Amino acid sequence: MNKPIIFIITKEIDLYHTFRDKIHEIFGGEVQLRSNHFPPVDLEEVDLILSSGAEEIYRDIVDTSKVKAPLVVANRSIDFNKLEILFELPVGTKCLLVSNTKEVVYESMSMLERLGFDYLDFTPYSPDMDVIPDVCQIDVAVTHGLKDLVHEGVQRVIDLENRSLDLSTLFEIAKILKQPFDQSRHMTMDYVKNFVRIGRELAQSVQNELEMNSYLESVLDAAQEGIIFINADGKITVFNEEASSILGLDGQASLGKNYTEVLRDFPIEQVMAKKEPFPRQMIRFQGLNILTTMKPLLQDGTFTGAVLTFQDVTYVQRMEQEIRKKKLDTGMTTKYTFDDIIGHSDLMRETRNLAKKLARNDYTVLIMGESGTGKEIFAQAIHEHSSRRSGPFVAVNFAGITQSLAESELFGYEEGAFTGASRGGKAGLFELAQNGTIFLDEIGDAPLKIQAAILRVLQEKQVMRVGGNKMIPVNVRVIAATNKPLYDIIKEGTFREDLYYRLNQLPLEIPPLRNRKEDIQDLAECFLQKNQIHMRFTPEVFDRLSVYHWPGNVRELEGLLTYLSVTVDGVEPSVQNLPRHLTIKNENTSDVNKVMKLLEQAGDKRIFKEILQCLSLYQGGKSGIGRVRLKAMMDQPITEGQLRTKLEILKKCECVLTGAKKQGTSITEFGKQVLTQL
Ligand SMILES: Nc1ncnc2c1ncn2[C@@H]1O[C@H](COP(=O)(O)OP(=O)(O)OP(=O)(O)O)[C@@H](O)[C@H]1O
Repeated sequence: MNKPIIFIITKEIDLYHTFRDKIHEIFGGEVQLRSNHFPPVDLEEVDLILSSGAEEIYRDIVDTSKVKAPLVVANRSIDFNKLEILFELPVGTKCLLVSNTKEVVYESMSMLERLGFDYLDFTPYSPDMDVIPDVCQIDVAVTHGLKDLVHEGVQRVIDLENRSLDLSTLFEIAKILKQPFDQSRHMTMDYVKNFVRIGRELAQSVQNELEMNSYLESVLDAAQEGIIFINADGKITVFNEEASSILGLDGQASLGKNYTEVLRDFPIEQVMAKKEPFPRQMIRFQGLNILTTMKPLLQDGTFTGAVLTFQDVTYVQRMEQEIRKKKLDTGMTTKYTFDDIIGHSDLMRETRNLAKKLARNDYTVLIMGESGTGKEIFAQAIHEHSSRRSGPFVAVNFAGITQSLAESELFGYEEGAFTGASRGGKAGLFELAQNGTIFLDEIGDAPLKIQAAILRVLQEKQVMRVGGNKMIPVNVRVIAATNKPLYDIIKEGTFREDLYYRLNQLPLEIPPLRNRKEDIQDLAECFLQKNQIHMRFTPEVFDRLSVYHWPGNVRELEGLLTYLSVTVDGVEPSVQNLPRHLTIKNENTSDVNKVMKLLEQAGDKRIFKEILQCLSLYQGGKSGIGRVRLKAMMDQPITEGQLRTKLEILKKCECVLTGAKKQGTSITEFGKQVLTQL
């Protein structure tokens, strides 16, 4: 018996292939196939016509008068594997459904809607329709194997591929051709299998979502901040444990309630109405100080609610204390802020203001000033005033440090780098100062090799431990200090010029105490108070202190106060209680102005001037000049006795030196300074 012939009519050849494959799968080699895509076809011999569309389609393609065979219009199934892509589209996605005829596209649309995709917004399109859709309004085009018909402007295309023949059509073909339909059981199984798989996947994804939700819940509950989420309708949907504990409210009971019922004191309205963030601010909630931030949440530009995060400020303060304590434990902390830097003189005010400006950025600061002027406390205050304040402040002093010690201290070392190196190696000070500030004190004393290494760190922002082979990135601000004029030591060849320029990005000069004598009283009072020393100074004592030249600056002043607190009985030290160098030796000498005043009080200034002039003229000689000779050199009349007295005064003021025996009198450097003012 001849095998029955099926004539398959489709518009596209691809669809013919889809049908052909299905028929072969079901009927194997028991049927023969013909196609309108492979003419000629002898219609007389055809046993069944299978058309992909309604009669009109097939009438266009074949001469119906010659057709005797029965016609089956294919019902088309859908491939569930392909449908999964549609599950990913969000609700309301605008889909252009594209097919080759109006009938097919409407039929596809109705099938997709029946399958449950009615939450997608479908616009049907086929070339035989009059209306051309506006592709700007379309998110995605969906088609069954007809990608070529999709408009160019559509960004995304989902091809569900050609729909194959459904079970009822295959069954009808089997019936007409009297073919056994053994595969039907397998096919139904396949359909059911697909449903089972999709169902299982859905269950799994629900399970995943549940797991994810519970995971997120634990994360939110572990957070150290109160977190509340309010949806677009104003309902509270998240209320973490910390929020409950800070606000003293039952979080679970608050869920689902409107925020106006629960969180009256929070200015949430602003975020909900204006959909604008509410910057970090302190608010009062039932007697608590709450630091809060509120932000609107937008998903694909749609407002979905607001999230509130907040902290009880007492907690924040506690944290800050903890950090401070930790820093204290490691010794990497600061004691001083700008408020602790005493002195209301103009010079000090200017210096403090400048230092505050320098603190605000990350450039290297070079602090210059005599010993004891307060360079280190300025460095600490700059750190405390900078954005690095919660990071460490690590100080290293180069005075008298050897090269190898400086190297291992600054950069650390790896285990076994040298004899005596600790097991496991050791981090260097640059590493320890990570995210903070390193203070390189007395940088002028740093050995040359260390200077080169510091320059490298400043440029490359990474260090290598001694004996190590990998670079460690460091984020550290450098503040260096020196009491030596670096430029002089550059000339001597003991300081690198390139390092000087690298350090000197922001120079800061701390004035010596002798140039800001107004600060002495402030400093003295502050020091006495800090050390609970009950002592007050008479104007005479202050007078003495203000003419002294303070080579040791504030440190020397502190030392003096300690000395007086130990040696003086009673609370009011007199001038006699001051150490000798403050009274006798330097009496009124170091301050030119003071000496000028003194000379004025001691008689005619012009005589002092002429004496000093004569002495300076005679300066060329090896020894001093005798009184007789000096008197002879002078134009102004003066007795020997008067000259002796004047010389005594000048000597007390350290303007002249007189030899013990017969060396005569000579002018001092200070005397020359005084002479310029006379
Ligand atoms: N303006 C100030 N207010 C309060 N205390 C000060 C002030 N200036 C200096 N001191 C005190 O003087 C002492 C010396 O200060 P500091 O160590 O900062 O000086 P320094 O310039 O770094 O000295 P050196 O160059 O010797 O290292 C410290 O005890 C500091 O507290």
